[in-house]
Amino acid sequence: MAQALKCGGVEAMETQQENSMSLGIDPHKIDPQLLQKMEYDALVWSSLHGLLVGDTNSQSSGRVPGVGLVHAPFSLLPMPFPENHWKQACQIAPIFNELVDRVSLDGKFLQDSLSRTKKVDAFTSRLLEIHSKMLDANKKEEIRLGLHRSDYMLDEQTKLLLQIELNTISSSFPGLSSLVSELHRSLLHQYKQHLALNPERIPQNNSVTQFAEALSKAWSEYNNPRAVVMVVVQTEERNMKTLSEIDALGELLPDGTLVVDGEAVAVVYFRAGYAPSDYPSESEWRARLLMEQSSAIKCPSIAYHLAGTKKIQQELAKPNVLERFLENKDDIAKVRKCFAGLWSLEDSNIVKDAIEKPGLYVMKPQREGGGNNIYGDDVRETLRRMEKEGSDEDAAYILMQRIFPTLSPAVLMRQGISRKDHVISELGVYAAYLRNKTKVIMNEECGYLMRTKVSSSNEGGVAAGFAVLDSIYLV
Ligand SMILES: Nc1ncnc2c1ncn2[C@@H]1O[C@H](COP(=O)(O)OP(=O)(O)O)[C@@H](O)[C@H]1O
Ligand SMILES: N[C@H](CCC(=O)N[C@@H](CS)C(=O)NCCC(=O)O)C(=O)O
Ligand SMILES: [Mg+2]
Repeated sequence: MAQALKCGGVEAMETQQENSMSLGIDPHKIDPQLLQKMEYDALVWSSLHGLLVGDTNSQSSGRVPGVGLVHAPFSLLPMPFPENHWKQACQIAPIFNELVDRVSLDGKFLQDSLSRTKKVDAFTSRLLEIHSKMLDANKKEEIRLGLHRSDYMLDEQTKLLLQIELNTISSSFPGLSSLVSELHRSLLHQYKQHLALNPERIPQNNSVTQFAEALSKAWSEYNNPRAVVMVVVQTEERNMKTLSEIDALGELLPDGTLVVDGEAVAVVYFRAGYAPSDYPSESEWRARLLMEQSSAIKCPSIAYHLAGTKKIQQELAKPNVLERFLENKDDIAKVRKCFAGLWSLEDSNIVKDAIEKPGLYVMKPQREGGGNNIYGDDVRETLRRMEKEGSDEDAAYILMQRIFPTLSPAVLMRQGISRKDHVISELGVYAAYLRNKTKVIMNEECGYLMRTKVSSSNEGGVAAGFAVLDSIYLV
């Protein structure tokens, strides 16, 4: 009798399957007629179940609801993923939530860690300015909401699950990721005679429901039934607000209530505001400051936002730093176990090694949203240029060990066209944290996002057009 396994709320049925990194079938070797039928059924399923995104080829996309849509890019079959690594990623999710919360409360750590970056990176400097204004005003965020996604790659050589980054702002795709898991379960059911794969090996993925529940619980904690949840988005969206609209329509009442367009705001959920391009003028910065000064629950607060920067990721990897924020020795060990090599550019030995072997490193600015990293020979060129110029620009970057996951065969669907390729994947685990003063109301893993990209592509990023949405098949 199969025994249900609990993993942070995930039900995975235990079977005697050996622990390999393969589905047991090669998607490239499926009979062409059968493959074509599966692809067709997957596209129909996507259309009927809302696995859709705006079609950049259509003028009306993003302007008129329901017009100019296309299926989200997806992998036809789920990616095999070792169950023990899946459990590890689920179980450290609440620990990372607690870590972000503790780091966010240490204003000095945030300011000191980013002090050199502040001098050379105008965007991070503006964020720090807002943060220091809050410190000067002794502003307390008594109710704190984090909707995070911790991204990992499984290093082929060491078999270590290594964290790529921890997103604390605008963690994308909780909605679509749930749908991809359902699509794959549906396909495995429909084609069980041909594939002989067990749909139950695809973990339940309730990311959108759990994130919605966290937002609703935060709204309840704010305890004003007339107040709204406001979603901050990039331009050309409706029913939500852009930063410039908030500047124009927002005001702060004497008791700290944020009122936008005449409505009190309980929760501000940022799905923008993480990139310099979101702040084309002083208006957007005024809006960010206004929200930060208010009693509205920011998701994220400026401190949570800063706690998710790559520089902080690198500082936390330094010896004895985690011990400043976490007490439990097991928790510290679990977190440290998933840290890849992370260094500042002040580490001259590492810079020298990166110039000699640039392919073993990724160089990262303090940016989010994909497409910003430096790879391969460009790492060498950039480091050499900085050395020659002797500027402080190096403080804007971190160096990270490049992780090499196993290559797998996959069939990728984009714009209705299928493409066979060899791919690598990146598992993101969503997690929600809600705290009111000393009471932790939510601290749980909330499903996952599996992104799969052709192995030749350096960057990931579905929105950036490099990766497709995927799910996992526990092996
Ligand atoms: N250490 C690494 N090893 C291999 N690939 C990496 C590494 N760091 C980042 N990447 C690739 O670059 C992409 C973007 O990097 P990330 O740190 O997630 O920046 P962003 O915040 O812009 O998403 C990742 O999705 C992954 O595909
Ligand atoms: N349009 C904005 C996009 C927001 C965004 O890029 N978020 C980053 C973390 S900051 C992210 O999660 N990137 C992984 C998803 C990908 O692969 O494209 C939104 O959806 O709010
Ligand atoms: Mg990322």
